[in-house]
Amino acid sequence: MENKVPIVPVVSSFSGLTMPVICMGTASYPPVDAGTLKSAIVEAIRAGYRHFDTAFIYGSEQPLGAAIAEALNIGLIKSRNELFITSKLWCTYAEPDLVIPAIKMSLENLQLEYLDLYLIHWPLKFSKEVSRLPVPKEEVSVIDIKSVWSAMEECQLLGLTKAIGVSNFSSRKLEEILSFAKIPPAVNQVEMNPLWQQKELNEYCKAKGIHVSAHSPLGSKGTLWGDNRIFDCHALKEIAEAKGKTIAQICLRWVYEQGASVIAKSFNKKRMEENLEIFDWSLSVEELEKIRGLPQCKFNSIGTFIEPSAELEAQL
Ligand SMILES: NC(=O)C1=CN([C@@H]2O[C@H](COP(=O)(O)OP(=O)(O)OC[C@H]3O[C@@H](n4cnc5c(N)ncnc54)[C@H](OP(=O)(O)O)[C@@H]3O)[C@@H](O)[C@H]2O)C=CC1
Ligand SMILES: O=C[C@H](O)[C@@H](O)[C@@H](O)[C@H](O)C(=O)O
Repeated sequence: MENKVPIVPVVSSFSGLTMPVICMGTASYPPVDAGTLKSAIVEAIRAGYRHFDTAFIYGSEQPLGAAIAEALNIGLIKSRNELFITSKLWCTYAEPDLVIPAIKMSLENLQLEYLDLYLIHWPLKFSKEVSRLPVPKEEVSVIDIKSVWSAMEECQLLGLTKAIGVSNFSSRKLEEILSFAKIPPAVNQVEMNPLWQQKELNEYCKAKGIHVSAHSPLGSKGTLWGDNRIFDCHALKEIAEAKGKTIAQICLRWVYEQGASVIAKSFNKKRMEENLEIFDWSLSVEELEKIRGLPQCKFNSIGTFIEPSAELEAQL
């Protein structure tokens, strides 16, 4: 099958790496069982997805690995190289000595030799195994970014991943990394959708050559922290109706037109296919203007999984 998803270059990888701009998310809240997850991923590969987003904390690395093995087995793909796999360093391992063991654990879960992209999941470090949610604030501190980034660089130099980046980082934290990085972050994966547009961060990243990947582009409907605000948004509904598209497609197209890539999660075959149909039409200037004026609200923040701490927030 011809793949119609555009690709973007991943700068700062050594190998002319490219990344498909639509990625299938694998986090689900509440979590689904491994068999369901594996089948959904095989279905997504069949539908044309070639980029998958996982993380140690999601528990989805093993089912993703099993799905890749099955896709190879049944001939949906000929080689693992046809896929782009992103995973993330969880906060419990955000210490220089733990980074390489952590990526090796992820690779073992995935049954892969290398990742395409490894991200620091949050600019946070947990002092011990997290025993409860929300994580007590005494167990959380801001990551020592210099030493952890150096270990991330080592992961790339060792060939454990083709590129490295971050997630949920502010421009302030990125500025810090750029001041000492030998390999600059290729990607910053952040929440981004028409109701949380990330205009300034996106402009900052563009200026620095850091690609933005948008997680929760549909407002994380169905998760602990997400809701239906996007699907209930009157202005988005009007644009969708006028264009004969769905609200989801309007959101995903909007993200794409901001120069970012899209990480949407759907385990439903019809919606997986729908979410790929965003490349043969565009939003008009008036529609973009209307979206620009939408009131903003953040869905996913550290407050959803750690105890509130103004002191910590002020350092991020
Ligand atoms: N780096 C980070 O900190 C974070 C990363 N992520 C990553 O991003 C991915 C996506 O973000 P997520 O928060 O899951 O939220 P999304 O914004 O992708 O929303 C997912 C929800 O939207 C539904 N949905 C998907 N497509 C459609 C459609 N066309 N029409 C209507 N409903 C639709 C899904 O249901 P259904 O499956 O039934 O279609 C699901 O309930 C995650 O899976 C994860 O990989 C997410 C949060 C934080
Ligand atoms: O336990 C912690 C939370 O689930 C946290 O992992 C999510 O908010 C998240 O960043 C994600 O990537 O989905």
